[in-house]
Amino acid sequence: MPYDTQPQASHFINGRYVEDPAGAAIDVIFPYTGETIATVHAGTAAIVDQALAAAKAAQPAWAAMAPRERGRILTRAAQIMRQRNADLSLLETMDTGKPLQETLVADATSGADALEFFGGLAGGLTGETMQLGEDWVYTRREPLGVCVGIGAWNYPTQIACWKAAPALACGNTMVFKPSENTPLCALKVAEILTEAGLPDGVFNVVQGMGETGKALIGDGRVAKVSLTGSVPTGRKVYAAAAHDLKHVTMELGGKSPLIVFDDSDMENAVGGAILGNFYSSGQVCSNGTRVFVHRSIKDRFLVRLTERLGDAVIGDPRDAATSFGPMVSESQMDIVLGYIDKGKAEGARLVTGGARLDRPGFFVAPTVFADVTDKMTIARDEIFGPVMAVLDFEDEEEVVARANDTPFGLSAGVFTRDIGRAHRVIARLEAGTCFINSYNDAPVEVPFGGMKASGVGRENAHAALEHYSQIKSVYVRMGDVEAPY
Ligand SMILES: NC(=O)C1=CN([C@@H]2O[C@H](COP(=O)(O)OP(=O)(O)OC[C@H]3O[C@@H](n4cnc5c(N)ncnc54)[C@H](O)[C@@H]3O)[C@@H](O)[C@H]2O)C=CC1
Repeated sequence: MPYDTQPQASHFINGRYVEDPAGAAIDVIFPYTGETIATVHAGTAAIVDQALAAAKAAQPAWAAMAPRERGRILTRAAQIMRQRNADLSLLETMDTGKPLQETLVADATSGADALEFFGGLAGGLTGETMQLGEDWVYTRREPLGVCVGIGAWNYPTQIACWKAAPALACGNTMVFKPSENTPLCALKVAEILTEAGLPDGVFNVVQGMGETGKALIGDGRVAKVSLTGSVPTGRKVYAAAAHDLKHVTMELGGKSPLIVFDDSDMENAVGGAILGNFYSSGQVCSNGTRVFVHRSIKDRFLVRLTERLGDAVIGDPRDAATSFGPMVSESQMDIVLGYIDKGKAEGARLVTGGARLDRPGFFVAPTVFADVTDKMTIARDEIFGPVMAVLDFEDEEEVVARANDTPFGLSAGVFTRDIGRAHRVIARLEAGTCFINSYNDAPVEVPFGGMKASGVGRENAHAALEHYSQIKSVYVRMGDVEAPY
């Protein structure tokens, strides 16, 4: 039985659905038809207070629970999430417009992976001991307290779980605010965690826009903020968190380079460029949207790319055959179309696409520009849509310098059959999440995050535990204290 698109209520606080109709109404639009499929209300000051109070009250007992027991609850939630993957994926598709083909494998499944992974690690959270002569020191890995998670709209379930799983494993509690564009699936994550035995108040969901996010992060009860969003929002959130010296994780935007050398396997390189530009209609932070192709193979690359893009099945994202869906919203579509116009105006050569598709819904055709130069707007700004910029290069030294010439540093990819060159080039690229002969793989075992303006901290892997816990060191003197007086 698929889920209703209209949730029982807007927020999930202290183990139950909560409504406050005084909050501004937020319509949830199905991007394929433009229809309103649900309406939720933004969290009012009272809702924000209720959620933070619940998270604060629940935290000591949650932290005191045996870590293995905390982990067992997360693992149970992962199992429920997998059992309901079909329904969760359909809801995610309705919320985001992403094809079911994608949501079935990359959203609730990735969320379940994170819950399972950190559920498994919880029991192994340990400190260190050090012997210093007769004296010794031990360290305790302690939770931070109440964490606030703030999400973007491209991977709502995944983002909620990537933040909640390590936070909860470490003994923190969380208030999560989904993107106002995609508010539905985080509520399901909360429902499932509760069903799995999570104590009330440990994971709460509050809807709202930037203002609600601001109210959450400005509150003195909050110890840490983890944001997935754009760089401009990241600057504001980081600055607000700095006031009380709160911990932060910032997963922000990018304009990542994907370098295709002349000895690459052409089919794999084209496949990588497709995955790194058109998956989720290009709404992926780590996308390799500056595709540097060696001049000697550029024409062949563009021919093959265009042929393969012709095989994209564009249509109803609920249809299992569809491989390319609409943008999340009309406004995001308009932003992307604006960038396409800039590309044309600044003299890039349009190879394919370049317009809105003549059909209902927020569809932008898969678009490729060639002969793009480093200074063009489409080579500098994050577009967050299905727009690939192909740039030519001649040699390794030049392409490394140009690839690094950006304030962003989220991802980078290299295609080459020369394994020595692959490692050498990757070592010189200023990016946190890199790929050799592949693109955009994001298993939970691997640290994910950016360098430079693309972020602070890492999600997933053991690395995430460092960002949701703090170390207390305890010096133990075995002999007498020798004071000078
Ligand atoms: N590095 C990563 O892991 C990822 C990064 N992104 C980035 O996210 C962006 C697209 O997502 P959007 O939702 O448009 O980003 P956005 O930056 O507009 O919003 C992100 C979230 O922040 C909230 N927010 C906005 N202003 C705020 C404020 N002053 N205080 C607190 N919260 C505030 C929004 O309501 C939303 O929930 C892209 O730039 C993309 O690259 C997206 C996915 C993954």
